[in-house]
Amino acid sequence: MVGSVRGEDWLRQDVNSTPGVRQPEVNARMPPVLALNVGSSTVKFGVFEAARGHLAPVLRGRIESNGAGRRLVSQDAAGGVLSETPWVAGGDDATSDLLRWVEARLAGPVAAVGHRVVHGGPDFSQAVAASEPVLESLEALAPLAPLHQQQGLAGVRALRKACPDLPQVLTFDTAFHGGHEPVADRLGLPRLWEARGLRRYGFHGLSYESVAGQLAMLDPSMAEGRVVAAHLGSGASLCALRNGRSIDTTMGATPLDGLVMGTRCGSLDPGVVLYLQQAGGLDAAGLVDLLYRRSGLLGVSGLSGDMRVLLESDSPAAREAVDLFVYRAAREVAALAGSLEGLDGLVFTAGIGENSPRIRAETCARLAWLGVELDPAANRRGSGRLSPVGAPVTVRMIRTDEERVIARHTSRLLGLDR
Ligand SMILES: Nc1ncnc2c1ncn2[C@@H]1O[C@H](COP(=O)(O)OP(=O)(O)O)[C@@H](O)[C@H]1O
Ligand SMILES: CC(=O)OP(=O)(O)O
Ligand SMILES: [Mg+2]
Repeated sequence: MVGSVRGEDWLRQDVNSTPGVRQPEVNARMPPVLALNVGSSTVKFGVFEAARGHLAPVLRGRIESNGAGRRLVSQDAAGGVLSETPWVAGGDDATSDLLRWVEARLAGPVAAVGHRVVHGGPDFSQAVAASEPVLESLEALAPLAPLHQQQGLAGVRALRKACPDLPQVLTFDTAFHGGHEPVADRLGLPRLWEARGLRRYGFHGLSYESVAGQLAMLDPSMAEGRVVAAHLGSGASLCALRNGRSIDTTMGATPLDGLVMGTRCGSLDPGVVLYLQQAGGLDAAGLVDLLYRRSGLLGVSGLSGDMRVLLESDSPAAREAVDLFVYRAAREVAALAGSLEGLDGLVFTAGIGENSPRIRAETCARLAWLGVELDPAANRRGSGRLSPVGAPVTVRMIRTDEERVIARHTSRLLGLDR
């Protein structure tokens, strides 16, 4: 389904499978599905058993970098930490190593692997089984997502080589935004470029699908209204939801657009790019490096792209980077309230949105004129409704679960959930 999610759909999965996709044999107790979420700063995974329309998590984890190198942290279904181990796998085989690690933990095989693919381009608006033509067409989109596309697809290729019989499904960050009116996605360029697929797509769609589904369960009347969801992580974006559907978003043709991010600049006057090229002497590779890897919080603070480090620092440049992040987030919430023609709700999610009461408070303070208000104690607790009863805009924090959405699309496409 493109662009919308309903509460009951979130808990119950359709048992319909897709014609033409190889259906693994369905046993009484099916081996679980592994969902892989390759992000710009972490690899997250979730293992889910699918049965009779429900998904039950059995294992979760993430590979992340800290000062001492990379480590794999695994968690049980309830979120309790099971293990923390140094992670030294690298290169193309990293995904095969992770699969072997997961299967050793489970003491058994997985039935299928579902992947997050950041860019689906004009051709992929729903989950699809991995195949050579599909991979080739997605690899051609790599210049539109240089921190993500190739990295995610390399894992699919590595597993196809190591385990040729393992079903693999690709799910797309762009798909949830596929129902926009054309005017929301059109760029002000000659139409030739639109015909070549250059338009706004939007990203973090698996996360917004998770948030919209959870919101429909938690607060159906809020979910039916005009809501801005703020995915504030290493990559950051906002999504305007009306009745659970995406109608606009801050990321565009690439995940460089919109908010200021960990290492990405966000929206930039295109004349600046021309200047960097003409007067700064930067070529395409230099621009990618500057705008995707050395800008944003890292570039402005000169210290780090990690919000936790900046919030703990007393450097004035760190404070200025945080101020810029908040200023731009609040400004863009107001812009999306314009797309929605009003604002009934605001939801914070992802690493910063879920864990930083200070960023939530500073962002909401700039939106008081729109009726956004926080209950300070509820904001500190970070659960349930964060706004006072009766406030014009309901504010919530919802933990995103992209891995569950990936597993849901994967098990549905393969008919594993019957
Ligand atoms: N307690 C916290 N306070 C502020 N920022 C936090 C906190 N915990 C995590 N973060 C930030 O969340 C970001 C990572 O978010 P995440 O959604 O996991 O990103 P990604 O999926 O892109 O790897 C980092 O910038 C990190 O500093
Ligand atoms: C699309 C995107 O920016 O993803 P992430 O936040 O995981 O880097
Ligand atoms: Mg992420």
